[in-house]
Amino acid sequence: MGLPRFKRPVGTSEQSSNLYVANCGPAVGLTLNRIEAVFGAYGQVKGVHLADESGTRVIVSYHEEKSAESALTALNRRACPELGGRSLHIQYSVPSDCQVAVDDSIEVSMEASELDIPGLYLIHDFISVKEEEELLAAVDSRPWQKLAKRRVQHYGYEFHYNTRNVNTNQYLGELPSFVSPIIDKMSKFQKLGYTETVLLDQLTVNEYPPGVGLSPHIDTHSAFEGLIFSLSLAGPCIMEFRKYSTSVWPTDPNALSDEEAQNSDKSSKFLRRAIYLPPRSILLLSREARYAWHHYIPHHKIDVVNDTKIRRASRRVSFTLRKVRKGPCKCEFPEYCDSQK
Ligand SMILES: O=C(O)CCC(=O)C(=O)O
Ligand SMILES: [Fe+2]
Repeated sequence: MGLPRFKRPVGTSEQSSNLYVANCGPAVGLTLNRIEAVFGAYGQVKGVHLADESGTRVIVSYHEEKSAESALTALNRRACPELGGRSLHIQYSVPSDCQVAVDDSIEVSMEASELDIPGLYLIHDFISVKEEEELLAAVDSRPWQKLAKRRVQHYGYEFHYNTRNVNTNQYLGELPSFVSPIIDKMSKFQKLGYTETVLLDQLTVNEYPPGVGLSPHIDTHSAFEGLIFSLSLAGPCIMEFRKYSTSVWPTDPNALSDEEAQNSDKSSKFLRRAIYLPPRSILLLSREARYAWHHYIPHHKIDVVNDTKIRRASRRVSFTLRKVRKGPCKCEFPEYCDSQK
C-alpha cells in the first residue's frame, strides 16, 4: 500500500515548496529523472514522485518555496523544449490531510518467463554464497558515494543522476578484478539462447537500506547499449515493470486541452508485471524489456509475494553491469528513445 503525501489543491492554493504538475510523467514519455533535471534548474529538488497512478501527473518537491515559485513562473503553460515541447499545467500542491490508501498489490512471479516480457531473463543462484560474500567484502572495502537515500559506487564510467547519462570522455579505467567471477559466468546466458557476446565496461553498485527502492525508469537509451545485467546480493526485493501505452502520447505535445490534461488518467493505461529477485540471482534486461518497459523497485519494507510477507533485509546490494554507448541509439522503440526524439 502506498500513501500519497501531497494532493492537487482545490481552488486557489497557498504557496508551497511542492508543485503539482499535470501533463507530465512516464505515461507521456517523460521519466521522473528527466523531470527532476529540468525542475532542478530552479532550485534544489528534494524529490519527484507520481501524483497518482495515471503516469501523467507528478509532484515536484523543492527544499525551498522560492524555487517552486520560480519554476511555476517559468514553466507553467509554456512549451518546455527540454520536456519534448510539452506545455505543463502547474499548481502549488498541499500535503494530504487524509492518508489515502492506494492499492498497489500485484501478483509477483518467481520466473522471468511468466512475465511475458520479451528480452527479460532471470537466473537464480548465479553465484555461490562464498562469491557473494567476497563481492560484498570487496565493495565494502571501497569508498561509497552517499545519495539522499542510498549509497553507490561507479566503475568504468560514472553515471550522472542529474542527466541520467555518462560522460564518455571520462573513462575511469577497467572494471575492477572483483567482477571477474561474474563476467566468467556470462556464458550461462548462452544456455538461454543468448549468444551475443558483450564487453561490459560500466558497473554501478547500489546499496539500498530497507524501505528504499528506485523510481520507475528506463535506463537512458543513448547512455547504454542493449544488454543490462543486474546481480542481487545480500537481500531480496521485488521489481515491477511498467509499459506505458504510447497511444496516449499526443503527436502534437501541446494538443492536450486543460480538461484533457486533468482527465488524461482515464485514457492512460499501463501494463504491470512484477518479479521476485532473490540474493545471488541475476536479471538481464534486453530488447523490449530494456528499451520499452520502465523498471521500478517499490519503496517497501515488506514485499507481499503470493500471500507471503517477505521482509527486506538490512540491505540489498546490486551490481548493474552495462556497456556505455558511443553513438546514438537506433533501437526499434523510437517512442521511448531519447536518441530518436
Ligand atoms: O538495483 C537494481 O537491481 C537496479 C538498478 C537500476 O535499475 C539502475 O541502476 O538503473
Ligand atoms: Fe535501471
